[in-house]
Amino acid sequence: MLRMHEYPDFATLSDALSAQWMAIIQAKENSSFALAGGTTPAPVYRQLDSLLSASTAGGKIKLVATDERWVADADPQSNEGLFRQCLEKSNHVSSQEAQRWQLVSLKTPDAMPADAIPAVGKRLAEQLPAAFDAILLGMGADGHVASLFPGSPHLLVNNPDSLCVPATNPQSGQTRISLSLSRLVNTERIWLVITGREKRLVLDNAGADSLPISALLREATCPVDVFWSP
Ligand SMILES: O=C(O)[C@H](O)[C@@H](O)[C@H](O)[C@H](O)COP(=O)(O)O
Repeated sequence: MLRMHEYPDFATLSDALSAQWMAIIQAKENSSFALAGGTTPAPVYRQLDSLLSASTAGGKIKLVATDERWVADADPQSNEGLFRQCLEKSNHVSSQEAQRWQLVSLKTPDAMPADAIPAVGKRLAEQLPAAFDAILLGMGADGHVASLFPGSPHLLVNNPDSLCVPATNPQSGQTRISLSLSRLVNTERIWLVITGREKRLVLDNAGADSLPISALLREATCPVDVFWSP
């Protein structure tokens, strides 16, 4: 079930989504989320950081990237580096055990993500609950979600045994690791955060297409809430 939520601007979108997100965190002892990287969602992460910093409610939060570029943590391209930066205030406590959230990393020292799949798969299975409370996804104008890009149909098969997959950005050749389609749809909620008319058109046509976003909408068994602003 796809529910469209339209906002006049991104600030209003971020207000609505971060409030929904905070309510889930406050209502649960433990919660878990998968977060997209890219340029769109950062203001939502910063707004959640402010809300978390001003509240003691809610227990431990587990976070994982929906996908990660295979770069050093300090690289500006790193999604995990983006999360640490955006969510810094709310996790800035004196002792490790008191930290509000734990980032389950998709990275390893391996030279290539393909070599990391067994270890990261084991880590995801051991450190995350079977289903997320929510995943926050962006979408490329080519219809990719996470690092499931068009042109890789093998990644659009719902294989429950696969938790993470190696991927390559076809435009840049950048190597990546991504949660698999089956891991992404194992969630209570899907929040798709997109802006602009071009991406809206891609989404509106997704049902008749065979894009990664089409596969996600096909395989989703939970509500898909689209947060859109011009
Ligand atoms: O690592 C990433 O880049 C994201 O996980 C990716 O899937 C992103 O959500 C889309 O590419 C949209 O990116 P923008 O929000 O920058 O348009």
